[in-house]
Amino acid sequence: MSENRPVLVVIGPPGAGKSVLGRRVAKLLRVPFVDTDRRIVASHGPIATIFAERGEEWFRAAERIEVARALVERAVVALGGGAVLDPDTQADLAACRVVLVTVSADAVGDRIRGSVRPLLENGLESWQAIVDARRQLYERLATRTVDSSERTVLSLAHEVADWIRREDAA
Ligand SMILES: Nc1ncnc2c1ncn2[C@@H]1O[C@H](COP(=O)(O)OP(=O)(O)O)[C@@H](O)[C@H]1O
Ligand SMILES: O=C(O)C1=C[C@@H](OP(=O)(O)O)[C@@H](O)[C@H](O)C1
Ligand SMILES: [Mg+2]
Repeated sequence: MSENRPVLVVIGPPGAGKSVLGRRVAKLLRVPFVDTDRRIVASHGPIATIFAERGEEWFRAAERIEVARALVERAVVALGGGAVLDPDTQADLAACRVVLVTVSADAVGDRIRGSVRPLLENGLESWQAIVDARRQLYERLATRTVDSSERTVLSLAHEVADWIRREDAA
């Protein structure tokens, strides 16, 4: 992996655990961590407000700008679940090491319940529809897949960090 590429990009459905896993892997590898959603919030305010006031299309355009910036940083980068819908992001990810985090509907229920998440207003039903629509895309872009349903963040993070260390030593 070249210097102007991420150490790792984390993709997957909302609530899979991309943000918490990415942060932990970055810590283990002692590299910076970037969460593109956090950068969008820092620049434009809460994501739910952006969706409500400017719409999804505006959000996706702002998201693409932050993703393009992040994908030339030597960091662990966690994307928002829908960032992979952008064709330019799909092309960029072809040159990156990408981990897909999956989660079962059973396990994600508790994680998304009560949180304000655009596109998930109908709870588990809308979550399942999003996952079904994106599954093939996620799988096509992933170098490796981990399932977070019955694993702690720490155990997943060690598995992913060990994989990266092994690859980079080879
Ligand atoms: N492996 C896991 N086990 C249990 N809870 C988890 C796990 N990974 C994430 N969570 C919880 O699920 C919620 C969503 O995690 P987050 O990292 O924000 O997901 P994403 O970025 O994929 O939407 C958080 O409350 C987080 O603490
Ligand atoms: O899947 C999606 O379309 C979205 C996922 C969210 O991020 P997380 O996947 O980190 O929850 C956030 O970017 C936005 O609410 C849209
Ligand atoms: Mg996230």
